[in-house]
Parts: sequence; C-alpha cells; structure tokens
Amino acid sequence: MPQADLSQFSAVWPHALYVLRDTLSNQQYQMWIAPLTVSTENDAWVVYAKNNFVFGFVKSHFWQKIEAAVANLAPNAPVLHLKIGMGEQVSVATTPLATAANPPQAWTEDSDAAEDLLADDVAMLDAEDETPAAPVSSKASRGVTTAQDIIQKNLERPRKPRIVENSSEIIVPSAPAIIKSTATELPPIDNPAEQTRLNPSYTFETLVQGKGNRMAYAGAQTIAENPGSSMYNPYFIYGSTGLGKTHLIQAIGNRIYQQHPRAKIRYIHAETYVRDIMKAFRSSSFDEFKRHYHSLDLLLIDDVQFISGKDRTMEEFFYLFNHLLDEKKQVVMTCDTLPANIKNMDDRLKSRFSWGLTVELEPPELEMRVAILQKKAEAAHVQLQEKAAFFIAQHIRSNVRELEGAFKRVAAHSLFQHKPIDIELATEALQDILVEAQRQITVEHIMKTCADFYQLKIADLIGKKRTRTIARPRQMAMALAKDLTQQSLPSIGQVFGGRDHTTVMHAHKTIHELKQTDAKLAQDYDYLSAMLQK
Ligand SMILES: Nc1ncnc2c1ncn2[C@@H]1O[C@H](COP(=O)(O)OP(=O)(O)OP(=O)(O)O)[C@@H](O)[C@H]1O
Repeated sequence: MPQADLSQFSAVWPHALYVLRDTLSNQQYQMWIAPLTVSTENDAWVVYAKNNFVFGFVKSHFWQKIEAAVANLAPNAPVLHLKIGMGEQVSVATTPLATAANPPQAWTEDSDAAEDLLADDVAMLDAEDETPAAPVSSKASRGVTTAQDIIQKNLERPRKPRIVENSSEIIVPSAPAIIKSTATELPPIDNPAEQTRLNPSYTFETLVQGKGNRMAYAGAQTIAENPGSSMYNPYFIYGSTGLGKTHLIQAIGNRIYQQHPRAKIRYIHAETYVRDIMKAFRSSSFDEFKRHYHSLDLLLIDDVQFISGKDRTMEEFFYLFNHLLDEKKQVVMTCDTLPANIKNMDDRLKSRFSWGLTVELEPPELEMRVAILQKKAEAAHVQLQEKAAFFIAQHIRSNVRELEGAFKRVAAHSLFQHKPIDIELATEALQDILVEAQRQITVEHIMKTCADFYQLKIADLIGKKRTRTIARPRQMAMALAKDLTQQSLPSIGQVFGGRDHTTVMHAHKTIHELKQTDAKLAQDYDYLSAMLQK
C-alpha cells in the first residue's frame, strides 16, 4: 500500500472518505459523507456541512467515525471541527493507504455497525418529524415517501451476508425471496436482453445524480441491493416526461441481473402489457402468459397509468401484483403522477401502489444539467467546453430528453465542422431552440426578478430617480432584457417607463463593461441570468 505525506488535511480527507465509504452503507455514504467539504482555518482542520440539517445529522450520527478515521490516518492532526459552510470538495481516494496507525479496523470489520447506525437514524428521524424546518417534510404531508422514510425503511433491510471469523460459514439473515430463488450455480440465462427486455445501457453508472433524482436514485440502489424487501415493495417512481424514470427502473433491473443472472426479470411498458394481454386472450395462450408473469422475480412496469380504464387488464394486474408481493418478489413501477391521482384506476390498485416506497423525480437543476451534458460528451468522445455546457444547460431547462436532443444536435455540428463545442457553435446549432426559450422570458418578468433581488419596487425601475441604488439595478434589468429576450431596444425602453432606445443601449454597454472590472456586479448578472433561465 502506498505511503503518503499526511500533514495536510486535503491529503488526509480522501483517505478518510475511503475508510468511511467502506464502513457505512453506500446510501449513508452518498447521502451524508460524500457531499461534505473541507478546509483549514488557522491551525484547525474543518469539515463543512452545507446546512443546519446536514450538520445536525452528521454530528449526531457520523462525527465520531469521521474523527476516528482522521485520527487513525493522521495521529498528529490538529483539532477537527464540524461547521456549516462550504470548503473544498475532495474526491475519495482510489486506493487504501498504509499509515503509522492502523486503519480503524475494529469498526470496519463490524458489519453490525451499519445496522446500529440505521437504528440511530430512526431515532433521529423521530426527532426530525417534530422539526418543522426539516427540508422534506412537505412531501410527507402529501403521502410521499421522504428521505427520512427511506432511511427508516433501511431498518427493515435484510442484513448483508456476514462472514464469521475463523469459519467458512456465511450467514444471510432473512434473505429476500428473489435472492433465494436465484442463488444457484446455473449459468446465466441466454440472450438476456431478449428475456428481460432491458436496455443494457440504462445503468446506474450512466445515470447522473443530482438534487432532482437523489432520493429516487438512492431508493433504486437500495432496492437493487435488497430486492423483495417488504418495506420497498412496490417501488413507485413518478414524475413528468423525460426525467429519467425509464432509465432508473431499468438500472435496477440491470443491476439485479448482474448480481443474480438467473433471476427472472421482465421490463415492460404498460401499453405493451395491455397489448400482450389482448394477444394472449385472442390466441388462447392466456394461461401461459399468466404463468410467465406470475413466475417473475422482478417486474418493472413503466408508465403504469396506461392500464387505467382498461378493466380486464387492471383486474389481471391486480392478481399479478398481489401474487408477486405475496411471494416477496419485487415490483417496480413508474407513473406520470402519484398513485392517488391516477384517473380511472381501480381504487384497490391505487391503494396498493402506495404500500411500499413512493418517490418523485424532479426536473434537473442547472448543475445536474451541466453534469448530464458532460457525461454525454464523454460517452460520445466529443470535446465540450465547460462554458458551452453551462450555456446549453441554461437554455434547455425542461427535461433531460430535450437536453439530450440538444446535445446530439450540437455534437453533430461539432463533428461535421471538426471543431470543439464552444458557445458560438452551440448558438449556431441550437438557434431555433434558443429563440423559443428566449421568447418565454418577458421584460416584465425580468423587472420583477431584478426588483426582488435589489429589494426595490417595480415603480423604482420605471421611475425617474437617478440615485446609484436605483439607477444601477435599472441598468442591470435593461441589460438582461436585451440579452434574454427578443424584444427590440425601443420596446424594452417603452416598458421601462417610456425611455429612449439609446438609454437601453447605454445601460447594456455599461453593465457589460462593468462586468469586466466589478466582480460583485458580474456575479449579480450571472446569478440573475441563471435565475431567469431556470
Ligand atoms: N440523470 C440522468 N443522467 C443521464 N441521462 C439521463 C438522466 N435522466 C434521463 N436521462 C436520459 O434522458 C432520456 C429520457 O429519459 P427516460 O426515457 O428515462 O425518461 P422518462 O421519465 O421515462 O420519460 P417518459 O415519461 O416520457 O417515458 C434517456 O435517454 C435517459 O437516458
């Protein structure tokens, strides 16, 4: 194992992360530890949590382990503090490290440690329930499973196999049915794509994580690791079009297939399921159809709202659903809305859909859209400048499918022209989309956003006062109106209290010149511009 100079916190932290990742469950690590940032303040080493909620949770659940990990790696380290704030984001080390002190093996080997932590999580979550400021509490009131629920449900998770010291015995407490039925020595099934109907490229590895899908992603990974566990069954993912629902449920299928190659897995779109039932009836092969579905270990059904209003299909699906759950086989569904809101769906089904874990996929935020573009560029071996990625992500905001479409267009231009993707090339390739996107931003909306930001009234922006505190925000709003809308200078001037077009032109020039020298103003411009294009 490599030796390293561990006198700097930034050198120690990647290895502390390595140890913590080994110790905690993947979900705990991803949710609480990986987002922490670090820095040094005077002589102290500081770990930052991004807000009060994360601070409290990390402090009460993981801090001792973090301190132990750092102390083991760097016995002479200065005092370690946990604070709220933002430091440097450091990636986990790729290899283990040999240090003077031994790594904290006592707890890395203890597979019960994670279970204890989960019990702690629940105690903590009970307390959180009473805290009105808990960030996800609003969803709970809508009957949607929250972050807390996910963690709480972890308690029910079947325990991981544990190797007993000095023995070859492997204890698998309460292994779910899907694992029992597939833990065989038989070779993998032939032609898995044909049998499972899974798209092999829809994996967790190709799915970018962000705020919009963090909960759904964590839930999906948990299920992929512990299929059939009653607390997560069924897993119901809902959200609007193009947000990655299909990708996510197929990622579950692909991961389970990798780990249990003999598992009987079937991905199906609900429309195809309806058609297949009809076909089976017509060709008198319904028994065979039913036998096949009832023998599945994992059913992934996409856009389940499509079965609503189709009485025979709903009835058949009701029996299938009950059977699979009784047998502890995993059912995963996607939908465009919450179970309770599916129109013309059998009430018994609606209530059953909410039995397990229900999570929402939300539209990706700016940073996630940028990360998706960068991932697509990497996969396509296309050079994408960071500024161009931000530029595209700022303009394509609705969903990932459209973002992907925009990227394909830009990538094609880049290939034909043998040029890397910069803002100029992206503007050229996406001309019509950009015009459409800009059309949606109005001068009035810009005024309102700027007035709120600078804590002024719209009347101040329209009025005649020329004091600096009003004149500069007015110029900022005019510059943004010119940059983000298709309005002509005279019509922008008109909205700003009937000003001349030369005033708008001057405001635009002033702001863009000031941006070069005034960092605060440049930051305000970028922030407002991003806010308006969100
Ligand atoms: N987080 C993500 N990272 C990478 N690619 C993503 C992500 N989310 C979605 N995609 C991609 O966007 C495209 C659309 O996603 P998908 O088909 O899964 O959406 P959907 O929510 O099922 O849409 P619909 O409801 O219309 O069926 C896919 O090519 C998918 O791979």
